[in-house]
Amino acid sequence: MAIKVDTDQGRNYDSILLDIINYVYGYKIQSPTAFRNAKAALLDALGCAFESLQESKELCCMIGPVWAGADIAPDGFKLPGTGYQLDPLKGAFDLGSMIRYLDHNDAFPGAEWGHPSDNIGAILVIAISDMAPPSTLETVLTAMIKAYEIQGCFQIKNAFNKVGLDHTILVKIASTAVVCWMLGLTTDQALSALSHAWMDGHPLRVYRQSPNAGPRKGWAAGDACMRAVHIAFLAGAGQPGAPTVLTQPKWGFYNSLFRGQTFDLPRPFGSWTMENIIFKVHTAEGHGMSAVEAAVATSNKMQRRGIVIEDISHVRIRTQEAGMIIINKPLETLSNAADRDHCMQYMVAVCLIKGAMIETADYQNDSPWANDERVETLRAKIEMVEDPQYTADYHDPLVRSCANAVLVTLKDGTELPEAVVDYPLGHPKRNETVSAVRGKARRNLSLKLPQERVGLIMDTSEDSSFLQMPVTDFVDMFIP
Ligand SMILES: C[C@H](C(=O)O)[C@@](O)(CC(=O)O)C(=O)O
Repeated sequence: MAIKVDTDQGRNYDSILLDIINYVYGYKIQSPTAFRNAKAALLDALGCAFESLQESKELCCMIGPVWAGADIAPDGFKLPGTGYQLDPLKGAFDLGSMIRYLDHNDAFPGAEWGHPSDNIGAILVIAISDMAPPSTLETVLTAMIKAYEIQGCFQIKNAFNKVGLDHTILVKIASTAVVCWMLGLTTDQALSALSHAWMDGHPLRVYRQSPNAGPRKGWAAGDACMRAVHIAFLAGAGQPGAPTVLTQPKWGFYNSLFRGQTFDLPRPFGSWTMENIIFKVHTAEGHGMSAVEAAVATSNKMQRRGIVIEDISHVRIRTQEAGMIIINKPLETLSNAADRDHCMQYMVAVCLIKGAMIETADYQNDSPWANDERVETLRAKIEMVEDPQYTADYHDPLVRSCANAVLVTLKDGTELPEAVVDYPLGHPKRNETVSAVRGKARRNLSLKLPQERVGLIMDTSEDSSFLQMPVTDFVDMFIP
């Protein structure tokens, strides 16, 4: 790939910014697997958005125009699942938040964790805005594959969590780059926009961790999408950038926010992330997905043997390091849905008692499980331990498992057979994944659309002409 920046000034940018823009503007995606997954990811994300509208009153209070009377922005973004027509910034915030709100959209592991489909909030809004040339779904899927790739490649080795920053920083970076390309900005303008994205402050991860876990973790992605779109517009309007935004020795990102470390990007950008994306078929934090499967298997075994929950004295979960950092909360008070969906003990306790998979509604404040004494009692008996082999396998590029093992010990000392799941449903190594994700999308879209329309959407997505379809026609199908 040759560097295609327009001016000498452009060539002076930090090399990582040049690599990103060079990739976004110059690389042709040719992987059929990436396109197949991108299609599934788009339907999955829009399904997640509908599910959030249906399940979360909290979210619905944030959606729509910023002030009453601005419900219909002429030619504005038609927000899927609603009757709103919004300006692009609020449209990006709302769609990004809807996709992400219930923690049910696709995820990607690494030294940093994140949800690449968060980027769709920015991509779809720009694809149908009249500021960009008319787009087909090929443009949307290409932008998605590239945004996923930028985010995923950064996640492999760069732990923003270790410096307290939230991983939605990568949504802002990736979305800014692809939105500039979609808008037809010059590469100089795109470099400027990208440098603004890096110097943009960046939210703290504090809202994902106890005791502050809360709904902001659901709208942080929307916020990143909105910032990306805004920054791209500003650069398009002529704002100059900061070429050494990362490396300037005193004031640059590395020194100011990354403890002096530089980024490590072990792979060239291609389409690897989309090819290996992990979908969330069930609603569970990514590092607990295999644990809920193991818990349901254990519970079913207990039922067959006539063992009841009160017989349990102890549960041990072997997990990976990321699981220990993100979702180990044995005793803390869980005060909201976001807090519960980031608690391994809650997820596993509900599955063990229920004998079935935990669902989105089970995390909400008004769920019976949220106030069930049995859940609290069992939660206190669940211990998590890191298995170093699970951690190593999680990071090993050839293994990439996301394993958990659940071991129940009864009060009489009996140990039940340990249930081990290495790859949760939704992982690329599970053959059922893509069809399970399409099934999930069909169910979620049915929450807001009539069956015939859902059928039409699913059939259209299988059609050989799908990539040539105008995005406006596609988005119109999602308006109730
Ligand atoms: C990627 C994670 C998930 O599966 O939900 C994560 O839990 C990671 C994190 O807390 O940083 C998330 O909420 O984004």
